[in-house]
Amino acid sequence: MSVTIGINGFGRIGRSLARIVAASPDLGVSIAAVNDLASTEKMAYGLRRDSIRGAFPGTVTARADHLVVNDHAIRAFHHERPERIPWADAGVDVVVEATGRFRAGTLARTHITHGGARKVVISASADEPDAFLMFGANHTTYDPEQHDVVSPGSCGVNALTVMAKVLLDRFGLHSVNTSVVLATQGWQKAQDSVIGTSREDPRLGRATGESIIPHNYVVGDLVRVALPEIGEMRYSYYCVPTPIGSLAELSGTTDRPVSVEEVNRAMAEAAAGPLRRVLAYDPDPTVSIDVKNNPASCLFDPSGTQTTADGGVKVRGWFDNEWGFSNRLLDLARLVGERTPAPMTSRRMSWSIA
Ligand SMILES: NC(=O)c1ccc[n+]([C@@H]2O[C@H](COP(=O)([O-])OP(=O)(O)OC[C@H]3O[C@@H](n4cnc5c(N)ncnc54)[C@H](O)[C@@H]3O)[C@@H](O)[C@H]2O)c1
Repeated sequence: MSVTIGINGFGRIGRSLARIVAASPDLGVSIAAVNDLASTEKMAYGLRRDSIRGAFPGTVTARADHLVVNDHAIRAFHHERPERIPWADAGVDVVVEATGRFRAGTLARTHITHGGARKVVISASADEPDAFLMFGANHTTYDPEQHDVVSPGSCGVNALTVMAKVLLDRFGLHSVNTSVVLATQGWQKAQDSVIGTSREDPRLGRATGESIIPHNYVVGDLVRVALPEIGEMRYSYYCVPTPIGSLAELSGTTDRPVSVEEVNRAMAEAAAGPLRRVLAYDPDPTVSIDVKNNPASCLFDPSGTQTTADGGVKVRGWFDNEWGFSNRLLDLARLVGERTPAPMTSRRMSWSIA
C-alpha cells in the first residue's frame, strides 16, 4: 500500500522529500500535492536546479496548477494559512509540515481539522505534538488512536538518539553530554541582521560565513523523550558555515568499562542489523561533506571513539541534515499513513463481512 502525502513548504526539506520519492518508486510513498508561497514555476525551478544536490535526475515542469515530476502530476497550492489548503481534494492522507512556520501542534493540526488530511508529520522539533517519534528508538510507541500530529524531533536529535540507543542497550548509559555542529540553515543570514532574524537570540542573526554561532537549542530534552532511561543530559549546539553535512558527538558513562573495539563492534552490528537504515558505519576517514546524500540518521565514525578505565565513553557520527532527516520524515509518514485506522464506514463493513 502506498501512502499519499502532501508537503507544506517546498524548501530544502520539501524538495529533498520530492527528490527521494522520485528516486525510490518502491518506497511506498507518493506525493499528491505541495503548497508553498512560491509560484509553481519557482517550485519547479527549485527542484530542477540545486546547488547542493546538483541537477534533478529527471524532468520537472510547471503545468497550470501542477508540478510535473517525471510524468507524475502533483497538485500545487499557494496558500499562506495551513487551514486553507484543500488536502483532501487532492487525495492527501498525510501532510508533512515543512514550512518551519507551523511547528506548534495546534497550528499543524489544522491540516486535519480544516484541510481534511488524516495525519501530520512536523519536520522539526515541534511545540506540543501528540508524540515525538525517533525512528530506531521509540517509533514503535506510535499509537494510531492517540497520535495525529507527530514530530521526529530534529536532524541532530536523530543522529544522537541512534548512537545513544546502541550504547544504552549494550552497555548502559548515563551522565550524557552531547554536541551538535550544524551546517548552514536557510533561515540564517549572509550578513549581520540581528533585527531581521526571527530568532530570539540575536547571535542567530549574525553573518553565517564569518562565525561559529552557538544556538541554545535544547537537543538533549528530545533525546531523553526517546530514551528516558539515560536521564538528565548536558548539550551544546553550534551553527557553522559548511553548506551541508553536520556532526554529532555524545559522551557519557557506561555501566562497566568498555573498550574502543567493543563500542565500535556494537555500532557496526547495530548498523548491519536492527538499526540498518537509520545507522550507517564507515571506517574510512570521514569529513562532513562525505555524508552528503547518506540516507541514515547517523553515519558512525569509529575513529572518533574514546573510552576511559572508569567507564567513560565518547562517540562521533556525521549526518546529512537534510537528506537523512527527510528519509526519517518519509519513514514516519509511511508509519502513520499505513497504520491509520480505516474510516468507520469501511471498518463496519469489514466487521460485517467477517
Ligand atoms: N534544512 C535542514 O537541514 C533541516 C533539518 C531538519 C529540520 N529542518 C526543519 O524543517 C523546516 C523547514 O526547513 P527548510 O530548511 O526546508 O527551510 P526552507 O526555508 O528552505 O523552506 C521553507 C519553505 O516554506 C515556505 N513557506 C514559508 N512560509 C510559508 C507559508 N506560510 N505557507 C507555505 N509555505 C511557506 C518557503 O517559501 C520555503 O520554500 C524548519 O522547521 C527546519 O528547522 C530543517
